[in-house]
Amino acid sequence: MSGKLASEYNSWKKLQEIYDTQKSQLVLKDLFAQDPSRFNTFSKEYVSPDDPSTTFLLDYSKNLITKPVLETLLSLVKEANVEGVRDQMFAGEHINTSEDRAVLHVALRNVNDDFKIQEAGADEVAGVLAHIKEFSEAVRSGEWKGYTGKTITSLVNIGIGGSDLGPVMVTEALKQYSKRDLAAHFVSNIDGTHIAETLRECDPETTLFIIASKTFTTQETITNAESARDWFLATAKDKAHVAKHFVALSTNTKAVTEFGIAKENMFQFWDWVGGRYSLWSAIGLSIALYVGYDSFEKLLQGAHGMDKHFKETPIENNLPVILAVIGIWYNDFYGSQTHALLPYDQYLHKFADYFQQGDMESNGKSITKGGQRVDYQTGPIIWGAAGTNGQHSFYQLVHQGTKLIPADFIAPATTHNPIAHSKHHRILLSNFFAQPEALAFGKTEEEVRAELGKGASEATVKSKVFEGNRPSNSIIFPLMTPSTLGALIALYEHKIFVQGVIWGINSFDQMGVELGKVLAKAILAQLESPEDVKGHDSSTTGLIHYYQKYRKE
Ligand SMILES: O=P(O)(O)OC[C@H]1O[C@@H](O)[C@@H](O)[C@@H](O)[C@@H]1O
Repeated sequence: MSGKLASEYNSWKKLQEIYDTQKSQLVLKDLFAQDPSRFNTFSKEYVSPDDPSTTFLLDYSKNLITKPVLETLLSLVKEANVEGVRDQMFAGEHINTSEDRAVLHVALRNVNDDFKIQEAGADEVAGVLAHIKEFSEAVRSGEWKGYTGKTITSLVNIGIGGSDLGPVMVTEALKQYSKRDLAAHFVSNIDGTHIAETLRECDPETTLFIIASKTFTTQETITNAESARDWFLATAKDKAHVAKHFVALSTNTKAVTEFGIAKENMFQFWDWVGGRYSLWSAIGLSIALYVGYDSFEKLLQGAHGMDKHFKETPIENNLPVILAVIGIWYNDFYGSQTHALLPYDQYLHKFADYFQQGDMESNGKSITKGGQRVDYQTGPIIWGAAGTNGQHSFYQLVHQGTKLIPADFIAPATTHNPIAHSKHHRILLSNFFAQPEALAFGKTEEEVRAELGKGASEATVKSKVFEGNRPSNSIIFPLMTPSTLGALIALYEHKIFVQGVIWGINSFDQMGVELGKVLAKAILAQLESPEDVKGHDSSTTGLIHYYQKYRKE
């Protein structure tokens, strides 16, 4: 950390100057016309250093950049000492300064021991992985039995935030690798509807509950877990049976034991695993159970390859760095407020949801590590949807609205479901190729006029013009596999890291989630009767009073 605001860097000032003076020249149509090798210049193929079959192409040529712009963006990386902080992270230094913690999700997937990490607990990773392997294999093979001797057929992961979103996203993405005889359910919301509807699909004799909570104090998770235990015991009766149906993923041994889960059914992790970076840890147990340990291991290997790439590749060829600085260009100079993640892969339909937490909880900060208020924008709003669905809903705004929305298009070249001789997939991909092209190059007034002929009104002509010059990245990979998914997730994790370092913020705490929790606790104690409702503004008081008119119990 340099202790400076990003806006104080010389390269930041230079970028502002470039933006102010050259913005009108940064027109994709012209840039492509001027340079026939633009695609070669601004695209890179990633090949995992560990496994050549884990590969993808990143095309960033449809961005509003030139070589000098990119060079200046990269000099920002140097000035902010991103490489130094990166190396501190890999070495286990406590870069999460507000909580005085290391940030070591890379240690969870350090499969070949390539990184020498000293932090306490890093030497226990292999043991926990062995525990996950043993347990997941016992459940999947049917060796692990429920209290009446039946095989487990339903998993219910109870967790929220980082203890839910990663497993949800990955189990969806790798569905093709599941045995299909084990159903995976995820309960996160405190709304009783979530657990009630889930339990309707489960049988207490064949259900395994995975209570996933780093702290094991999260109100939603503990309340849901208690209700799940009540539901289970209503049939099983004997508390001794809990051991066959409840396991815990946590750093808090004491709270887990108090809940009644046996120590041998607890899968440990460590305070240096951030919730939103925890799918690689014991939090990934539901993934290993659902897709098998081998696939889980490949996911880790895929991420590890990207870790090595990030750690060892010079910044001009470093893919997370490139994505990060391009994002900063739009976020901080073009004034883009959002960034869309648009996977053309149904298996990735939770990808944007996952990185809403990954990115927004990491970089949604306005105070630097040194305690200063930033005078620039930090983390973007992340959103998106899978496949062509978005085209029939929000793409109108992306193409012709008043906002500049940088987007990442992500797609597999081949599909696990080549039905109708891959006809579906070809149509899907034709859209994946067409959308970035349409966004970048648009449609001119002349083209519209030629198309409509003389009789068309001016308003109709104008409404059919696509201004174009809307930027995007495209990522294409051979097939959605565990290792490719691992690499893609790690790519975005490190992108978020680089941006956080440049903005000077701590990407690894989440103070902003606390205030609402505290207020909710105070209000919970006041819900009984109108006389109890004290200390609020008139709006909050009015809302609670309205609720009290209808509350039943
Ligand atoms: O895993 P636990 O401790 O239940 O936390 C679950 C989630 O809680 C939220 O408040 C956030 O802090 C998230 O980062 C975290 O993933």
